[in-house]
Amino acid sequence: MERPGRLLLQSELRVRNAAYDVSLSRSLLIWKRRTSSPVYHPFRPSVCHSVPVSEIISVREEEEENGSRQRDDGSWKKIREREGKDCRQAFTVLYVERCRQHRWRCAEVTFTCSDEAVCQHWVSSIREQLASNTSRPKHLLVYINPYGGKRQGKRIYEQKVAPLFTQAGIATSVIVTEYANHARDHLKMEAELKKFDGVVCVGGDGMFSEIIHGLIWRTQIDCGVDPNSTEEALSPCSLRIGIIPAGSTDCICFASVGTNDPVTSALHIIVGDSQPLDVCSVHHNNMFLRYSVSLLGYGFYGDVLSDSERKRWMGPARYDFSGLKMFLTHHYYEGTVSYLPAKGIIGTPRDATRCRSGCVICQHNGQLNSERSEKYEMDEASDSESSGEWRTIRGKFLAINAASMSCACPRSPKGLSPAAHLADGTTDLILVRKCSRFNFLRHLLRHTSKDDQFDLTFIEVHRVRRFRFMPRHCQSDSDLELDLHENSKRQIFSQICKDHPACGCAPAYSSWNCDGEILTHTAIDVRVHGQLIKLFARGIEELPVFEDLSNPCAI
Ligand SMILES: Nc1ncnc2c1ncn2[C@@H]1O[C@H](COP(=O)(O)OP(=O)(O)OP(=O)(O)O)[C@@H](O)[C@H]1O
Ligand SMILES: CCCCCCCCCCCCC/C=C/[C@@H](O)[C@H](CO)NC(=O)CCCCC
Ligand SMILES: [Ca+2]
Repeated sequence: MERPGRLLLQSELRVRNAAYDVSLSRSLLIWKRRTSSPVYHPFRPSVCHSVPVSEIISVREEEEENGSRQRDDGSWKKIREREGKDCRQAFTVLYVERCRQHRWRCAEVTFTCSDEAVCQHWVSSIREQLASNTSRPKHLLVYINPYGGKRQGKRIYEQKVAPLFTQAGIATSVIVTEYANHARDHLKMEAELKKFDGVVCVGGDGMFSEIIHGLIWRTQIDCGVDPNSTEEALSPCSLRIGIIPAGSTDCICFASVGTNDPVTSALHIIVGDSQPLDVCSVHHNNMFLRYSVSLLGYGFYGDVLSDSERKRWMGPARYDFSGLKMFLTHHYYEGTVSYLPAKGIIGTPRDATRCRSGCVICQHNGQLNSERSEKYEMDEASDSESSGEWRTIRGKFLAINAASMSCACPRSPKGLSPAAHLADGTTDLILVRKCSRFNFLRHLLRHTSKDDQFDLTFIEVHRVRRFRFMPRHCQSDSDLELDLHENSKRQIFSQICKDHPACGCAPAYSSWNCDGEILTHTAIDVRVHGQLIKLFARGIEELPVFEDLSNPCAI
C-alpha cells in the first residue's frame, strides 16, 4: 500500500448522504466516514477507503436533477434549480477494485458537496493528476480476431472493453481482421505507429503471436536491423501490447495478468501497466520462421495442434479431443537436441520461485542479457558448437517443449513450467523421453495437480538461452529443405498410418506448435531475446495477505 504524499485537497463531502473526510494527495484518494457523535464508538467500524491515484479510471461530473423542463424541440432538459440551498453538486470517481483470483473490476463512488466551486475544484484536481500520469495510453490501435476461440472477439470488445476505454477518454482505431495474418501485414506495412501509444490484441495466443510478428518485424525495419539475421541483437519495441483474451488457451494473458478476464485486461491497459516479455526467434537454416513467447512444442503438443486445426469448428474443446486422441496414439520421435544452458542466472526450472509482479529474478537475469546490454552473453558463448558451452542430447522423445513462460492457463493453472519467468532472458527446455502411456499420463495429469511434473525419470528440463533441434531422418542437406509439401505428404502418409495402425509404421516427423500455430519446418534454431516487447500488464500480483499497518486509513 502506497503511503499518502503531500496533501493537495481536503474537504468534507457526502457519500450516500453520510459525511466523509475526503483527501487527495499525489498518490492517494482517501475518504473516511465522519464519526458523528464525539464519543468514540469502539464497535462501529470507522469506514475508510483509500485508492491509489494510479488506479483511478476517470472522474465525471454528475448532473443532479431537481426537475426537468421540456425544450421547444420536445426533448427533456434536466434543470438544476440554482436557488435554494439544497442544490447539490456531485462527481463520481471510477476506480479499480480487486476481486478474487486476480480479477479487477471498475467500481465507482459518487461524492456530493454543497458548494459548486468545491466540486469543480475536486474534479479538475483529480483530472490534473490523471493527465500527469504519462504511462497511460491516449490512442490505441486495436485488432479484433472475429475467428478465434468461440468467435466472440467482436462482442467481447464492444460490450466489455470499448465502454471502459471511452470512460477513460482513450481514443481507438479498431480493425476487425478479415483473414489470417491481416494484422501482421497491416503492422508490417501500413500502420502509422507514431500516432499510437499502444496496440491491443483481441484474440488468443495465435493472434498475439501474429501481432508481435508484425510489430517486431516493423521495429527492426524502422531501426535498420535485418529481422532475418540470426546473429544481430534485435531492437526492443517501445509500443506496449495489451491482450483482450478471446481465444481458446489465452495462456499469454493468463500468465501475465493472472486471469483470462477481458475487463481485467482492459483495466490494466487503461492504468498504463508495463511488463517486459522475452521473445524467442525461430529460424530454419538462417531463414526466419516465427516468434514465440509461450510454447514451442514438438511431438505431443505439435500433434495435438495439427490434429486440432481441422476441428476449429469445435472451438476450445478441439484441444481436449485432440489431446486425448494424441495421448492414445502415443507416437515418439527421434532426433537431436542441442542447447546452450543459461549461465550466471539465479533460479532453476525446478525451484519454488514463481514469476510475480516485480519479479526480482526477471530484474536480475533480465538485465544480464537484455537486448540493450552491450556485452551480449551470446557473442561470448559464440554460436559454433565448438565453444564447448553447448550440450547435445540424441534420443527418442514423446515431447520436446520450450516454455518461455509458465504457460499457465485454465487447462493447467500452474502451467507447463511453473517456475519459468516472463522476462528473465531464458526458456525452459523440457524433454519427455519415450515412455509408457501410463507414465506419460502421470506426467500430463501432474499439470493439473500440485505434484512436480518434472519429478519423473523420463523427464529432464534445462533453462537455456538457445537450442536447436534436428529430426533423426534429416541426413543430407537436401532433406533439410523439408518444405510444407514434403512434410504434409509425410503427414498424410503418416495420417493414413495413424488411422490404420495395422501397417505398424510410425511417422518420422511431428510438427512444431509455435504459440498455437504450426511451423513449416522441423529442423529449427531457437534464440531467446530478453525483454524484447512490453505488455500492458504487471505480472501476477501477490494476493494481499492482510492490510499492512502503514494503511493510510489507520492514521
Ligand atoms: N479474420 C480472420 N480469419 C481467419 N483467421 C484469422 C483471422 N484473424 C486472425 N486469424 C488467425 O486465427 C488464428 C487463431 O486465432 P487465435 O489464436 O486468436 O484463436 P485460438 O487459436 O482459438 O486461441 P489460442 O491460440 O489461444 O488457442 C491465428 O493464427 C490468426 O492468425
Ligand atoms: C489427456 C489428459 C491431459 C491432461 C492435462 C493436459 C495438460 C495441458 C497443458 C496445457 C498447456 C498449454 C500450453 C499453451 C500453448 C499455447 O501457446 C497454444 C496456443 O494457444 N495452445 C495449445 O497448443 C493448446 C494445447 C492444449 C493441450 C491439451
Ligand atoms: Ca522466459
